[in-house]
Amino acid sequence: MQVVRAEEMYEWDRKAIEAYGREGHILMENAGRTIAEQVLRDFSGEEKFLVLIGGGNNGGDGFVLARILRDKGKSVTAIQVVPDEKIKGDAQYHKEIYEQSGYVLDSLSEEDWDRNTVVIDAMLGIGVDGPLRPPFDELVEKVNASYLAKVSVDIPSGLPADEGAEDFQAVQADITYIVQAPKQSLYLDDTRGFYGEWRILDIGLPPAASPETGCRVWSEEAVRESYPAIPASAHKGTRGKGLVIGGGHMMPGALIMAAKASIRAGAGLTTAATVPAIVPSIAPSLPELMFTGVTETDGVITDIDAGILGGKDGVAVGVGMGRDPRSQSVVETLLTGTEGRLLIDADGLYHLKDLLSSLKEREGETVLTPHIGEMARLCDKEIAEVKRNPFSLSKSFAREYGVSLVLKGPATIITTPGGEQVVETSGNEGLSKGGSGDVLTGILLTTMMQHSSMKEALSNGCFLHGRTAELVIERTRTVYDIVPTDLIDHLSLTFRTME
Ligand SMILES: NC(=O)C1=CN([C@@H]2O[C@H](COP(=O)(O)OP(=O)(O)OC[C@H]3O[C@@H](n4cnc5c(N)ncnc54)[C@H](O)[C@@H]3O)[C@@H](O)[C@H]2O)[C@@H](O)CC1
Ligand SMILES: [K+]
Repeated sequence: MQVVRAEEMYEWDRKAIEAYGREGHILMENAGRTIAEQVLRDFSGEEKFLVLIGGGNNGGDGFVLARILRDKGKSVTAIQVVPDEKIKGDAQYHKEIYEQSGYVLDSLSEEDWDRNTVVIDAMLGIGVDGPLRPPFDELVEKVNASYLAKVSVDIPSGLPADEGAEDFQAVQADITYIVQAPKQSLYLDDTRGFYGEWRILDIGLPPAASPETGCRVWSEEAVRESYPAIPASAHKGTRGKGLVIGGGHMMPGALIMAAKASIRAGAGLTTAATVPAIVPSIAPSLPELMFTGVTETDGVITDIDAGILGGKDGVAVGVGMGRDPRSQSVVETLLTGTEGRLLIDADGLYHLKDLLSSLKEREGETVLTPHIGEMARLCDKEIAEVKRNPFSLSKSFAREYGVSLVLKGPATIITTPGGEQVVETSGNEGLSKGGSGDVLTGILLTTMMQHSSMKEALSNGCFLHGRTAELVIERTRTVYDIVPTDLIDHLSLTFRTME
């Protein structure tokens, strides 16, 4: 499924009408009807609906919805919140059908907020532009202050569809019925909460008319289709020989988690390059792991011998490495001395900041896995700005430096060097703990060695991580007490669903 910006949604709509012979008022009928049917399924009791209808096509959906709810014998108070002259085109067409059906439009009174149980917000859709003008500013406030269940049509009124919005006032919906395709704002930290629960409803826009947005949502189905099966002829040498570099003497845990996750995710052979002092503490609990030395001073990794990189199918650097400036040379050696797939995470990203120009020259495929704070530092932006514009900032960064980027968060955005994007949304708030990123790094090290497409490797790896968190919480833990090592121990829960 594609993630769309408002402009792309309009293009889909326009093409459906102009090239595929779907009349606009038919699309509106389909949208209103599909949403009405879902409303009837979700609110099947004695609800009393207050429908607020705006002046654009979102309001047009509202006229259809109000008519269908009335046809079904529901109690409906329908309010057109703008003057008659604002209602035009397809919305006017459906307003006339509503009225010809013998249904009336009411005037909003204070009692409506007490008498009804559900408010349906069909005031503003993806056409919202700038700060809310009267009467919408006041109505949005009233909706939010009311005790009614709040249902938004397509998007909570006032909320922009696209990333980048700074100041907005919007309905805080309990449920949003999204028309046809998710909009970018569904995946941003500052806007996703306004949608409440949400459902994406197919209103029948022809798929062939859909715009190529270059951004899609990853799904379980995509995972099943693209996760490579293990051939019967497989042996340890064909399942990926990976190297994890990190774990200075103060942070061995990060290295342990990454290495263990890589092993459990199915790597053929995993080697850790770390300071020798921590090896005795790791080795007994991880017998599958091999070790190789590094150059160190006072427990800080100061360099690696490029010889250890030979024959490796993938290298991950940064977990628990520390930010001592003397470690920067490790990242430098990797950027210039390796040609294979290289993943840079955590403290590796910290050191990378001064080495970005060598990144441009690197010939092998490079993956960076920043969280939002690390991304802000990498691209010299404020955290708030990255949060507002994760899609465009990721795209320009990935293109400029020729890297694959995994911008981690509740909705992880994966961007290819060519600018193609995937949104991966599995997981839960239990993942917001130190160590989750290290586990992800280990999983991604394995998936990137086992998939030929880097995009699929990263999307599937993120899924494996997030879906396991969901399944662990269904079975044993809760979002409070789940810890990153639980994910490693339960990867089989997700692998089983893929069989
Ligand atoms: N494929 C599609 O694009 C489809 C879209 N449909 C619906 O149409 C909606 C988009 O319709 P429109 O383009 O008419 O846009 P809207 O319904 O969002 O309304 C735009 C109207 O709101 C007013 N407005 C914009 N910003 C405002 C502000 N800040 N303060 C006060 N008034 C403001 C404008 O004057 C304009 O009249 C979608 O959200 C969806 O609900 C469906 O009917 C069918 C298919
Ligand atoms: K709306």
